[in-house]
Amino acid sequence: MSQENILEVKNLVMHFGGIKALNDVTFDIKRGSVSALIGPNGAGKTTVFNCLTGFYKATGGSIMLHAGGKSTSVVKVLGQKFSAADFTSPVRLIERIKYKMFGGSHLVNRAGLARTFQNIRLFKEMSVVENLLVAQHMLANRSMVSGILNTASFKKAEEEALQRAFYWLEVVHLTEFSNRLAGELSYGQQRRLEIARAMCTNPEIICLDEPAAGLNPSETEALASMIRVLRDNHNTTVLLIEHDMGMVMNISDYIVVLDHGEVIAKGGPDDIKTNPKVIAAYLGAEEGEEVSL
Ligand SMILES: Nc1ncnc2c1ncn2[C@@H]1O[C@H](COP(=O)(O)OP(=O)(O)OP(=O)(O)O)[C@@H](O)[C@H]1O
Repeated sequence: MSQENILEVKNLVMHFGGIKALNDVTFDIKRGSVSALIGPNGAGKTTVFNCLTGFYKATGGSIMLHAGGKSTSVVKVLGQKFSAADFTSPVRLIERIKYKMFGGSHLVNRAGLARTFQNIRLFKEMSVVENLLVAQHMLANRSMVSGILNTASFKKAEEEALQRAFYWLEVVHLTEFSNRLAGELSYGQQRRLEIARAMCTNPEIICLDEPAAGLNPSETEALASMIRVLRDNHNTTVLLIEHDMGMVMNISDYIVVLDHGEVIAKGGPDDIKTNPKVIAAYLGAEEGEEVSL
């Protein structure tokens, strides 16, 4: 797809009762970039991620994902409320009912966007490779009937899922741990497994929520290299939330800064580092804390 932006977020608003978590958030993410969403604690970063990935239905605004050769409205596939205009067009009404009944974050994933979470969410009692196979159940042909009959297409889908799992295990350097329980891996290895699991769903963009949290400096450096590999060798756009400013400035092509639910700056690392609004937001966030951008 030739469209320059893989993601276009316009006037995004998210309210939780009286809390205005996001107010008029607008930004674009370029295809093939590593981009970061930063800001002090409570700025609204995870809320943006939850809206992008379909875990929250935004209160207002639009999110367009241009992947897999088509454009997907994330807000629409989650199932919007009915409006008067729906009843003027049968096609529109049927589509609205379809998304109301069968819509959800799985459709955002199918449209080409995958994510990891701030708190690791692996199946810790399952093996490493099983975690990757479970992630692919939406892609593979695994209907009950084809499974019982063990059809050729079912076997082929199983084989492909296994090949894909081992392919990504190699990329994240976990092949030798494939039969270990996920819960037995070190924290850094579990974070890498989460990335492999997300990549097994063949996304064009992956959203990483604080991937370096809890990692030591050498693990953080290895993670940064892996993120570059995703961008450079696998044509994957990466959008991350990260508090490790060294890593953010080191790997990002583009940075969006949020504060109190609003975008206060956008640009390359050099612009962001010296932006007075950004420095003030970080200094104001933790009084007395040293800030180095
Ligand atoms: N499910 C929710 N219900 C109510 N309020 C919420 C919910 N999720 C987020 N908020 C509020 O929205 C605001 C933004 O929170 P969010 O977690 O998005 O910030 P953040 O930038 O990701 O913070 P951190 O860096 O600490 O993870 C906060 O005031 C938070 O309390």
